[in-house]
Amino acid sequence: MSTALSVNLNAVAMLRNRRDLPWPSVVDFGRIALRAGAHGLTVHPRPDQRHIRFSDLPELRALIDNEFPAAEFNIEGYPTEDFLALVETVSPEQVTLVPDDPSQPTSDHGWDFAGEGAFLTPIVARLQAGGARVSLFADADPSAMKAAAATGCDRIELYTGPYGGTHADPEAAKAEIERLGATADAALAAGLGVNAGHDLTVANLPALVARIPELAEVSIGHGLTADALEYGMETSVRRFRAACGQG
Ligand SMILES: CC(=O)[C@@H](O)[C@H](O)COP(=O)(O)O
Ligand SMILES: NCC(=O)COP(=O)(O)O
Repeated sequence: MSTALSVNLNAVAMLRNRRDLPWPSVVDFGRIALRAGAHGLTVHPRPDQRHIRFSDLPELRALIDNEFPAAEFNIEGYPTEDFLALVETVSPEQVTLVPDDPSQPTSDHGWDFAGEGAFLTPIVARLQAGGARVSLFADADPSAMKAAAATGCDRIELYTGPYGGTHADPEAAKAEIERLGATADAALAAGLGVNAGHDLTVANLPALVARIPELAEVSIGHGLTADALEYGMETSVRRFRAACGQG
């Protein structure tokens, strides 16, 4: 089984929002990602719309429906009533629920399944009744996976931020991989599928996928967008030099 890649467009949207201009366009970058073979697109709209705007969602839905009908739309966020209503207007194939406070700069922890299971269970059922697969953001903690499964969710998404943070420390990276791997083992044993995301890169993905061969999907935004800038910069400088009239 190979791991599907869902490209998170939050970083593209954040760049767009620096100006009152329509570029870079999240729809155009979504199209490039899907044309290049990405399995799906991920967005994580936050209440302040600092990157993905609510108006982006129907446009991305239309992109998938009209041009890439086999692709999946994954919407992530904290399940307020506003978020759930927004999600229900665009019928994503997957919803990933994340326990984010609106003031958080980015996601930095998973659900407390023992404490918040009763809150999550009816929300999971409501989203599934609408046709979505539901994934819950989870810390690396094998002992929490039975409680995660008790919510009725389909998958967990392993929070890989602490693993991403070990990029300069191979021993710490090994320890994080083992914690993530043990959590994936427990999730699979509890009947759940396993996704992963946060601070994944070309450099740190291979070891994760090797430890968790059943990993169904990774969603990647920040590292992939940084990579795209690095590997696209040379071509862009040449294009702009040509526009300046240089030979
Ligand atoms: C749940 C998760 O790890 C990602 O959705 C991440 O939170 C992206 O959000 P930002 O782009 O706002 O950092
Ligand atoms: N679910 C994680 C995600 O969508 C992207 O996280 P990141 O690659 O931007 O850190």
